[in-house]
Amino acid sequence: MKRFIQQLPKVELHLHIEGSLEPELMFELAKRNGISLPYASVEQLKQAYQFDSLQSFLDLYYQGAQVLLNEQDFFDLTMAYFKRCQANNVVHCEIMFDPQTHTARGVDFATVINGIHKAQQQALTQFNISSELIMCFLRHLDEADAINTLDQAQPYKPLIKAVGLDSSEMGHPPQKFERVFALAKAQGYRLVAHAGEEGPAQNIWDSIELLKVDRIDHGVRASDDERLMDYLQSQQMPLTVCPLSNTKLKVFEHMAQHNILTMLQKGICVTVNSDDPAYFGGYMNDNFEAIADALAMTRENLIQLSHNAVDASFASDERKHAIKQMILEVSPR
Ligand SMILES: Nc1ncnc2[nH]cnc12
Ligand SMILES: [Zn+2]
Repeated sequence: MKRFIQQLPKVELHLHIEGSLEPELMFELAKRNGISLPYASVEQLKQAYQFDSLQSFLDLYYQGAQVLLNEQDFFDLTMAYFKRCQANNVVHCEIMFDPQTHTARGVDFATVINGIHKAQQQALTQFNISSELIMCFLRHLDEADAINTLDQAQPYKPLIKAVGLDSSEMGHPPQKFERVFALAKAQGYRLVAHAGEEGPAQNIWDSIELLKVDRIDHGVRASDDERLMDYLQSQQMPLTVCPLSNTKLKVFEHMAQHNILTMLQKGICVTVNSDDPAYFGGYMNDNFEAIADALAMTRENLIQLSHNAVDASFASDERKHAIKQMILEVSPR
């Protein structure tokens, strides 16, 4: 199965670029930028990666992102992720970034997006990996801050496909961002939001009905609400599920308890993603392997997951068609 997973062409739709910052690169960038980290070594840092909730992870994630200062840093970070994509046979990805994490520290919006964009261009020519960018608003900050971020993005609109909503779900429901999502939609952005990761199924309903999202990020708590499960299936509303993230953050205690296969078998458009691979112990192939093993998935299940990700992606119809062909080549049906 490991070999089959490696060969299967994959599409990643839920990846925070700041969450792909490996400890080794974090130390290298800290040194380059004269920033001191509160850890003596890479090993000590890795030992700190033990989480009991989303918030316990987010605290370290925002701390780690502080080593990113210059355009070259964002380029190097993004290029390192694309190299992982190539090694994992990920042929298309949709990368989330959190501008507020950087602009709040005095790093220009332009520095962030230019570094990421240059890496996207290089990945396309060098590796034939296509990609889109999703700008996320931090939900623990207020609406005005999100609207200000949307304004700052205006000159870079052609480089950004969608806006999203991430950070602490508890206490920061979708309603808080109804107006900024309406503004973004009017400007032509596609919309996604984290919902039903730690928070209740109602957050999924509210993201769909109030924010009018095209996809739900995570969404695993949907299984608490049968009517919602039926709705997701009938509308083919995609869920970007992140298995290793869910077990690391104790959304599920063990992978054998994960509900992705149950949702797949119900005909819901679930997809597999790595979320923050540097923190959660694996990239795309690791996530596929973890669920394939724990849930005894078939090759057909895995192929369906890859097809779902193509369908749910914001790639052009032409690109979607090309990727579907690649999947058929390794898995004739
Ligand atoms: N899994 C996650 N949930 C919410 N916000 C995040 N930011 C980065 N990873 C996240
Ligand atoms: Zn996420």
